[in-house]
Amino acid sequence: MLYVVALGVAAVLCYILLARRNARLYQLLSGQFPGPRPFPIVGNLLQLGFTPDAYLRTLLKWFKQYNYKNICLWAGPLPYIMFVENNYVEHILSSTALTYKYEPYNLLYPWLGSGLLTGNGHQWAVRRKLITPSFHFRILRDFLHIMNETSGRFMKLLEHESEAAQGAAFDVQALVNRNTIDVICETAMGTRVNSIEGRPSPIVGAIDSLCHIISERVFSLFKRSDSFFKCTRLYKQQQQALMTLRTEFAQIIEQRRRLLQAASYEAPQLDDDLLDAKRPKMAFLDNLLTAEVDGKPLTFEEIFEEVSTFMFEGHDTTASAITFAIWCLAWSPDAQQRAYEEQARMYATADGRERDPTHQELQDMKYLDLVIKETLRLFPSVPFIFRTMREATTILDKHLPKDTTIGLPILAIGHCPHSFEAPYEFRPERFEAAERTKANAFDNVPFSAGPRNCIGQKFALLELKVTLSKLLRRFHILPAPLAKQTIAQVFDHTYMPGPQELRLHLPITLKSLSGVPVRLQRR
Ligand code: HEM
Repeated sequence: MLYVVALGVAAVLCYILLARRNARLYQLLSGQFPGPRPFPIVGNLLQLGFTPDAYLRTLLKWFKQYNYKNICLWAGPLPYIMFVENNYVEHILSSTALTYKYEPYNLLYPWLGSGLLTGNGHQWAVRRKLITPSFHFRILRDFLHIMNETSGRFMKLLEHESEAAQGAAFDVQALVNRNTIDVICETAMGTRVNSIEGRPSPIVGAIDSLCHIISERVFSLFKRSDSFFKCTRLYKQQQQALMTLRTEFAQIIEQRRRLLQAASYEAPQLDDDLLDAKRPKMAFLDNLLTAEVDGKPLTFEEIFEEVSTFMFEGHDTTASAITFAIWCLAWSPDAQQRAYEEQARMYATADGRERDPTHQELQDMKYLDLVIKETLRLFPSVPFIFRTMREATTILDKHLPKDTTIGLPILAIGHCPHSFEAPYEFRPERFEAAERTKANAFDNVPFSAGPRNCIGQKFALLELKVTLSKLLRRFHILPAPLAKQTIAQVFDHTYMPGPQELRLHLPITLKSLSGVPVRLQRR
């Protein structure tokens, strides 16, 4: 009995302390940042809605309602300051001091540990230096081989699906994911999983499961807490998925280590001719296996974290970008025609439609570049990023207490009507050089910028261009017949999507809950 009373008193005391702390914090922040009024304990979580697509729509409503000014939102007792205004975005992303990540990346720790995406401090800087050579131009050329081969298989899959659909619309989102999974498994680990051919892979299943679990936790007041989460069935699923990945990766790492040690195989040097057909293709894993930090090789744990980071960050993001580019092209026939004409000019010979693009040709696809930029402005694969202030910090004229989490809503930044005229029109031409000189470099940051920018940007752009180039040459991309939704309606919180229309949500990266249906017609 005494025990219960003591527990009750402790709970009341904790509540009073938390409420007082929050009242002080609220006073300090609400004076500087507008935003929807939070409720005690739950903050703004209940106002966000109760379905994954409602969360995103409500967030977008708030950015519009506050005229794309910086705002403060409360995830339970935690304030999130969302910086949308250009000069603040520039200040934060350019800073070498504001690079620390904690909330909500901590949800990824059990999986990605201190890998490059989630790591911090000295360890992050050492790893970034170590991994940067993996994206050297010559290695990307080697990866281009893999991307070309994979996209060829992907085109066959699309042909098969469009024939099976007999002119009706079908969902490309899940299919594109199979393409990018195959690319990342082979480039990151040197392993073919043949997901395009529909072969079930334990690795793919485990990654899917982990992405799903993390997205369930992000907006849940209770599941975010580790103690509560550990009592749920999701935790068991997470442990199982992690165990699968560890077992599978351990085998792959061992095989690769043996291959590297074999007399016939020399560890890849950047000066080698990497296109030598006899040599096994360079994988990102090879760099990790041959690397040393302070004279010691990386441990299994360190290699596991980095390979996991690349497997996750390197396929989900590109899948989202390719999928939404296909959707945008379907709904923008003029842009599609210009993009096709560029391809037709470059591949005018008889074998042109099927031929693999070379690295130089990909660099020359200037209009396709604009299409990709415009797609990522409207549908950034990573719609929100965050930083945590390790000490009281002043950002231009804003004063933030220690431990504040700040968010950069890449999605809202790219939709801002103060930066982009008619932001909900798909106009690749707006990124042509002459137009851009007027605009600020930080008004569209799909790959982030500054010291913690996306290390895989060039890799991603190669993959996007290879896939879209082949797709444009082979197919007319047409919208789903029942869909009537405009881009503005995709992002409008009052619009209820109908059949074959997009219902965006945020399972970490941007996706559509209802799939992304389009029609493909052979050219
Ligand atoms: C269209 C595709 C992609 C987009 C839009 C994208 C976007 C981003 C963004 C916005 C960040 C910053 C994240 C943050 O600050 O929390 C980031 C970081 C990162 N990206 Fe990408 N990414 C893409 C593709 C890739 C690919 C293909 C890879 C690897 C093969 C990759 C690996 C990484 C890594 C490791 C980081 C962390 C870098 C660091 O903090 O040092 N990304 N990416």
